Amino acid sequence: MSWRRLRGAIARAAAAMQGPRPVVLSGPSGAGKSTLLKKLLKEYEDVFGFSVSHTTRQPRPGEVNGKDYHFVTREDMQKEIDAGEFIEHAEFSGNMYGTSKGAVQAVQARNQICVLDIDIQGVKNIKRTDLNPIYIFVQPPSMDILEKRLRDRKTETEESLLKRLTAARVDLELSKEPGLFDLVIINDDLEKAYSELKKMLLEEIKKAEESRKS
Ligand SMILES: Nc1nc2c(ncn2[C@@H]2O[C@H](COP(=O)(O)OP(=O)(O)O)[C@@H](O)[C@H]2O)c(=O)[nH]1
Ligand SMILES: Nc1ncnc2c1ncn2[C@@H]1O[C@H](COP(=O)(O)OP(=O)(O)O)[C@@H](O)[C@H]1O
Repeated sequence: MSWRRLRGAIARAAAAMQGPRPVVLSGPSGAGKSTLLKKLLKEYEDVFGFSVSHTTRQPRPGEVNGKDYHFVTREDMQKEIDAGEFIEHAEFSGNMYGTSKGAVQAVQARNQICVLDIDIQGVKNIKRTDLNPIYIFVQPPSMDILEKRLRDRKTETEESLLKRLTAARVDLELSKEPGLFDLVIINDDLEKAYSELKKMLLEEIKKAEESRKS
């Protein structure tokens, strides 16, 4: 065996021994992150676990406290941040969002692969930690389609919708930074986007299923 092939084999063996990596989904509001995540969590409910973030925004109809988010006041969230309880936090569209250490630990305690849905500031902050996730950017096919999907979702006021579209333009530019994301999925046809996501996560799914058997 050549040195190159041997090195490759060693790297693959080392990666396999390390166990599955967490997964970060990022992308503009309305790109389809939650839709893709829900499909993944439904198909692989034992394999993946969602990192439940904290937010100061109001719950939407149907959202459940402790499941979709931990809905908190700015004051309470700031206290927990000051106490060092958060891995990362960011201000998005006039509200605070953040991943607590407890959110990630809760998923890891269930022996599941932790999936985080965070904005691009969160991505940059997670890069400074030792979480070592796979970074995936979900991109809408165009700004016009993004706007239509956000309007049709009927969750936003005109003001918050405009803020999200402005943030989306910035995020689409920032996402072009080389090496920031391991994969960019263009969410045009949902089934195609979902199969790209699954293909990227196949190795991690296999590792998780193997470790469950043993
Ligand atoms: N940095 C960071 N961003 C988050 C977190 N949780 C959610 N977000 C991001 O906050 C943004 C707004 O989320 P949300 O209000 O649920 O709106 P939606 O993405 O349009 O459904 C999205 O880009 C999320 O990815 C978090 O814990 N940390
Ligand atoms: N591929 C798609 N084609 C058409 N509509 C979609 C597609 N993906 C998501 N949507 C719809 O677009 C809206 C925004 O998706 P959502 O998952 O809430 O985005 P995000 O979590 O990124 O903010 C939702 O109403 C969702 O049903």
